[in-house]
Amino acid sequence: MAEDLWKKEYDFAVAVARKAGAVIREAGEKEIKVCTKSSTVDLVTKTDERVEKIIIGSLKEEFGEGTHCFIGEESVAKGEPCILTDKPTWIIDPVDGTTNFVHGFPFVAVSIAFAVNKELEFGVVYSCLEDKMYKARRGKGAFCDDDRITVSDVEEIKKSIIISEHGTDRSPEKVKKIFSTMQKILCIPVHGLRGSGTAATNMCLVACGAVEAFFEIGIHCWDIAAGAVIVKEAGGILLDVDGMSIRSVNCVAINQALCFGETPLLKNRLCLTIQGGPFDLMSRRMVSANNKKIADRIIKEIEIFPAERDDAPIQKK
Ligand SMILES: O=P(O)(O)O[C@@H]1[C@H](O)[C@@H](O)[C@H](O)[C@@H](O)[C@@H]1O
Ligand SMILES: [Mg+2]
Repeated sequence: MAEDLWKKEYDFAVAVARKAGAVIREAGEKEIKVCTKSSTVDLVTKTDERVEKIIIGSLKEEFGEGTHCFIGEESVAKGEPCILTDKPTWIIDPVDGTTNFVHGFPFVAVSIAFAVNKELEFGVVYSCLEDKMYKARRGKGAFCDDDRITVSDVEEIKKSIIISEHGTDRSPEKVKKIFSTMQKILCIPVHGLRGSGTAATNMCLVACGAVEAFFEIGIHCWDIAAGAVIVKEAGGILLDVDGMSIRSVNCVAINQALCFGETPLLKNRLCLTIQGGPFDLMSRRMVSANNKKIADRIIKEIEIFPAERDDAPIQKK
């Protein structure tokens, strides 16, 4: 019988995600709920680091030191490289929705993905305060616990709920673009805009059909790697918001744009439209949706701002 490749790693990832979720819940009970919120911010960093150490330690113990590579949010924050090679690689966000965790806002996820030859083989997202285990293996469907999940069949944008996040950056120029995008999408109009506070959970909500699309600029590979497999295996689509295509060329407008920079008037005359490109795990931009029609419609409204790629060379300080 053909070997069920990576089944052992997948099953172990589900078990480790559940173990990590229990540690997060316990930290919430013992360290956060008993304190005033203002005194718990530092604890969060310790919890994130502690949970990532438990996950990576368990994986190394089970599969051996040096067998696999690791990209973990906390490890990268400490200077570990964030480069996806052909080697079997775990991509881990130990506590997605860290800010939620501090505030006791009930969406906190453990996100564990596994890639080989730069292809995502499986993803596990454990929403640990809801006790919901979302999981998917490449080519084998997506599940929430033992139930098969599929994306919504809604095609009309006006019947859609779109989910997104404003991230942690509060620089005025980024906040302006983020909220201008959200305003344009809301006023298409759509049925509603939501945000759970964790990208991994948002993508699982796309996968189970609760919302039609999730997008975010500035997101990291560890936030979305597992959710990407789950959305795709639930029948959804993943795109990068990769830039402009000029629908019709207006030479005068191009010259003016080159001289004066792009203005709203010029943008219309230049008929610039943003197109979706192939999903790029490291690009810091992503749209996940139930179908291309919905994805393309919201991509048109997204105002991109620069975000350094996750796999950009580490600048020597
Ligand atoms: O709250 P944290 O975890 O620090 O950051 C959040 C999540 O990591 C991410 O998934 C979400 O999409 C992002 O906007 C938010 O900052
Ligand atoms: Mg995260």
